[in-house]
Order: sequence, then C-alpha cells, then structure tokens
Amino acid sequence: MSTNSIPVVRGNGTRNHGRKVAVIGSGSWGTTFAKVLTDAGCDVTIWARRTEVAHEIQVARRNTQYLPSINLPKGLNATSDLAVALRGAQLVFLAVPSQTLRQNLLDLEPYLDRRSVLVSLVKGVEKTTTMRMSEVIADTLDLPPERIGSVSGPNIALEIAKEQPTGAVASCADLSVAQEIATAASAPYFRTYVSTDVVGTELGGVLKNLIALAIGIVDGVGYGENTKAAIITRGLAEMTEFAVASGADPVTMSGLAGLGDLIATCQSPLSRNNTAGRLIGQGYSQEETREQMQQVAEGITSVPPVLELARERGIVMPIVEQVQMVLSGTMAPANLGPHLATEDDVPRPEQRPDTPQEGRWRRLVNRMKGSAA
Ligand SMILES: NC(=O)C1=CN([C@@H]2O[C@H](COP(=O)(O)OP(=O)(O)OC[C@H]3O[C@@H](n4cnc5c(N)ncnc54)[C@H](OP(=O)(O)O)[C@@H]3O)[C@@H](O)[C@H]2O)C=CC1
Ligand SMILES: O=C(CO)COP(=O)(O)O
Repeated sequence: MSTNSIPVVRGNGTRNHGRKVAVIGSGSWGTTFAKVLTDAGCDVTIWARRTEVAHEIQVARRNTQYLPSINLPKGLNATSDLAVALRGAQLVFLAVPSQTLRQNLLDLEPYLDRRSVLVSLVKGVEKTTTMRMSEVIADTLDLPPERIGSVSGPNIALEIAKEQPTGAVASCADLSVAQEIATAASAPYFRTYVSTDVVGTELGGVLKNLIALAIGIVDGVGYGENTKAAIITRGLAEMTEFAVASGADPVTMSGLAGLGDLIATCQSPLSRNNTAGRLIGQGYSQEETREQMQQVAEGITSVPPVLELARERGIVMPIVEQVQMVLSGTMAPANLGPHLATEDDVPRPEQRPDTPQEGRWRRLVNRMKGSAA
C-alpha cells in the first residue's frame, strides 16, 4: 500500500494470494480500482490503450493525467497489450466508457480465458441499444450470467486513491462468484459487500448520474440546499421506481449502490456529472460542457436511453425529463427543480400507494402488529 493518506490496518491480502486479475481501462477509475485490487493482495495487470500511460504506471508508479499526486503500488503491472493483460486472468474488471465497451469486448475476446469472469465497473447504458453493461457483455461475448458481474457504490476515484475509506457492492447472479469478486476487491480502506441483484447494482450507478446532473444544474443556477434535498429525495424515488420496473430489488436502491452513490455523487465537487450539470446551469451549452470536461460524464449520454426505457415501462421520471429538457435547450436551468412536476400533474401523496418503499414499510408494520398480537 502506498502512503497517500492515513495508514489503515491491513486486511485480507493473503486471501488473494496468487489471484490473477486484469483491469481494462486506465482512466481515473480503472487506475484506482487496480490499486484497490493490488492492495487487496491480487496479482493485477492494468491495460492502458496508450503505451505512454502503461509505461508511466509501470515505471514511475504514477498516472499523472488521471490521478495527479497519487503513488501507485509497486506490485501493479501495466501494459498496452491486451494479450499480456488477459493472460491467466480469473477476473477481468472493465473500466472503459460505456459507449466503447462493446468494441473493447470484441477486441479482447480472442485473448479471453473461457473461464474468466467479466466484471463491469461502468456506470452507463449503451445509447444505441439501451442495454445495461452486463447485457452488453452477455450480448457480445455470449457469456452465461454466472460469468458476468458488476461492482458499484459511492466510489469517487480520487478519494479512494487517497485511501479514504468507503464501500461498494459486488453483484453476480451466482452468489459464490459475487463473493469471489468481493474478496478480490476488499482492501483495508475498501469494503465490498455482495449481492445477486445485478440489475439493481448497475442501475443504481446509472441513475444516480442523472440526478447528479440535476443537482449540478440547480447548483449552477444558485439554488440552495432545500432544492437539492428535494431533488435527491424525489430522485431516489424515481430511481427506485425505474429500477424495480426493470427487475431490480428495491432494497438495493436504499443501499450503497443506490442511495450511497447518490449521496456521494450529488455532494462531491469531484463528480464529473455534478460538474457537467453545474456548467450547464451556469449557461454553457452541452457542446461547450463536453469540451470543458476532461473525463467521462456518463450521465449526459444515459439520459435519452433511460427516458426511452422509462416510457416503455410506463414510469414517470419528472426530474430526468427536466434534465433532458435543460440539456436540449428547451427549458431554462432555473426552471429545473422548483416544481419537480409536469404541468398537468395534480397534487398527490408524496409516496404513491404502490411504491416499493411503501410496500416494504407496510409489510414491516403488519409483521410487527402480528408479533405484538
Ligand atoms: N471516476 C470515478 O470516480 C468512477 C467512475 N466510474 C465509471 O467508470 C467508467 C470509466 O470512467 P473513468 O475511469 O472515471 O473515466 P476517465 O474519463 O477517467 O477515463 C476514461 C478511460 O477510458 C479510456 N478510453 C476512452 N476511449 C476509449 C476507447 N475507445 N477504448 C478504450 N478505452 C477508452 C481512456 O483512455 P485514454 O486516456 O487513452 O483516453 C481512459 O483510460 C465510467 O463508466 C464511470 O462512470 C465508476 C465509479 C467511479
Ligand atoms: O460514480 C462515481 C462515484 O461513485 C463517479 O461519479 P462521476 O462519474 O460523476 O465522477
């Protein structure tokens, strides 16, 4: 482990002894996640598409473009050769932009061990197909669900690279595979929980980006904490409805991959989605904002496909609709938030009678009534 921040007690390094893993993508998250895996005791090789980035990581133990001032661990190997990165890798973590993942998978397919598990770290949906990343993996490589996983949570890369503690959720349809992923990705400053809810884990990461855009927009306008609290609270309700209609467990949305990530991304000035929203709220166009951003802001690309899926599934997402209108220039940023409703909306209870949250509370209350009787 490097010395970027407060030292923490070392954990389970020996559990990962000899576990060979690859990380595909050497941006801020790929590099940070490779550090987590190395600090967890795995034998890690990170793939960078540019040789100079691979060389800098391998030789100088730095990735100055994406993680300035961070010392990377000695054991981390880097290469720009996919064959080298994938040789013997039991777990392959994918940290590339959502819109390039399909091509990246096709590129790596010839070198992939047919037993390896592919784990998406990506928080977007494919624009042209509206597929989640695990669906893109299954579609491209024809892999069964037990060879596809996802890791997501409140994971602002730079904070984790500084070894500031947090957690995440590793999910796979096969619980034992989720446990294997979580073991590989559990460092002293990074606790990884397990889940079999791949849909919920992935959608938490996708949907919080859209709400973070809304938060950035109202921040750019100059609105204060009430507006943001209303957007976060109603945003979680929108996220949960959409995720449940897509097959997710509502409980996932109240965990690290849902609420946890929503809080981190909406609060952090380091969030690229939050930052992109702020620029738009300050009056920059979508094009100008894209130009100013040096890194991936997945939310901007995910808005149209998420709304397309929401309409197909009969889900109303007023905040995401408003974000779309602001992005397309049909609504002024200052009009986002204050009403949080469409024009024809009528006053209604805050929680719809059939929301997953209410159903859960009702079941709990009924159970308690039953046990008190
Ligand atoms: N940063 C974070 O805090 C977190 C990010 N994520 C998610 O991780 C994913 C990756 O994001 P992140 O690392 O932050 O992004 P960055 O913008 O930091 O880096 C993007 C990376 O993708 C590479 N890349 C760009 N185009 C291609 C391509 N066509 N083929 C292969 N690689 C390409 C870039 O390479 P090059 O440098 O050569 O351009 C770079 O290594 C996103 O889905 C993001 O939402 C998830 C959790 C936390
Ligand atoms: O996913 C993230 C934190 O969990 C990173 O968010 P941004 O992509 O908005 O920086």
